[in-house]
Amino acid sequence: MSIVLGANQYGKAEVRVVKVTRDDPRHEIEDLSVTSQLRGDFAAAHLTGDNRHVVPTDTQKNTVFAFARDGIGSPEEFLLRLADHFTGSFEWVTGGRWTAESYAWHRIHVDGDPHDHAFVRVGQETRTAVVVADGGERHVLGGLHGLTLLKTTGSGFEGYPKDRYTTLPETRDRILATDVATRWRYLPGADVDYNAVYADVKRILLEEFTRRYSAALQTTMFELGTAVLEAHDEIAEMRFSLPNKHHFAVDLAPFGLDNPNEVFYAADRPYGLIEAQITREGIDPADAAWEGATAFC
Ligand SMILES: O=c1[nH]c(=O)c2[nH]c(=O)[nH]c2[nH]1
Repeated sequence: MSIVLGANQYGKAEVRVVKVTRDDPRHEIEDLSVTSQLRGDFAAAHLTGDNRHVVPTDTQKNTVFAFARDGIGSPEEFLLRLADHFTGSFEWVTGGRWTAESYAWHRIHVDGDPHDHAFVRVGQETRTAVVVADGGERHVLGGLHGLTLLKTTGSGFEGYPKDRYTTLPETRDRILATDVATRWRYLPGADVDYNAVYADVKRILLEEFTRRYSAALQTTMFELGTAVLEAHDEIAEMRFSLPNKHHFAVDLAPFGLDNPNEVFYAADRPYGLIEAQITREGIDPADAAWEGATAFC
């Protein structure tokens, strides 16, 4: 029996880079956590300890900081620059996977005016980006996680099969809450203003969540994906991973009180986990773009 090396990649994870643009007194800040992973011919290092192909992870980290000196622009463009650099500089590096989380800062307002150089971290959601290089191909994913949404009514769950283990009561009036985690894949070659698309996708997710009665989180998830794909031709597909953050009405009868859906126990676990790919008919599934993404997205 012989033992062989399978797929491999390596690099530096979670390089925290903060870029301040200070061309004038009104500073700009960009705050990213970047992971760089190279793919290619690294067999000798794994098999014999020959490091001649191993671009150090330390060098990959330094490259992130050096490239930040020219500005970041959008996480997607920054990762594309890194992909082109590593695949263009070392002929045995045939591809890789570069990912970023980006953290938003808003200017602090003082007496109603935005401050030039003082910021407050915006805790709402974390933006994500992925670039996968596979030979000459470039796959770009945008995304976000931790966008917590809740509506206090306009949601129910009925009509499901019942067996001897079913205790869940049917309802047409429940709290619907989730932490949206989603990624979307840009059509290859599309000319994209990544920052503008990100802002618009987030707007659509928020607005669409409110629009209709939700018969199930599955229905709402499909509506979110449909709305984004209908508005953005440059997006090929969306993937979602949505926890159903259950809020259970507490029985207050032992205390002589009614509870007309006003007092809830917010359970943190277990939670329903609702996931799907929402795609355009007939498009190339581009599996390479998603390889290495945890779970659904
Ligand atoms: O929106 C829901 N989808 C489900 O699949 C499900 N299952 C469950 O117990 N409650 C819910 N709610």
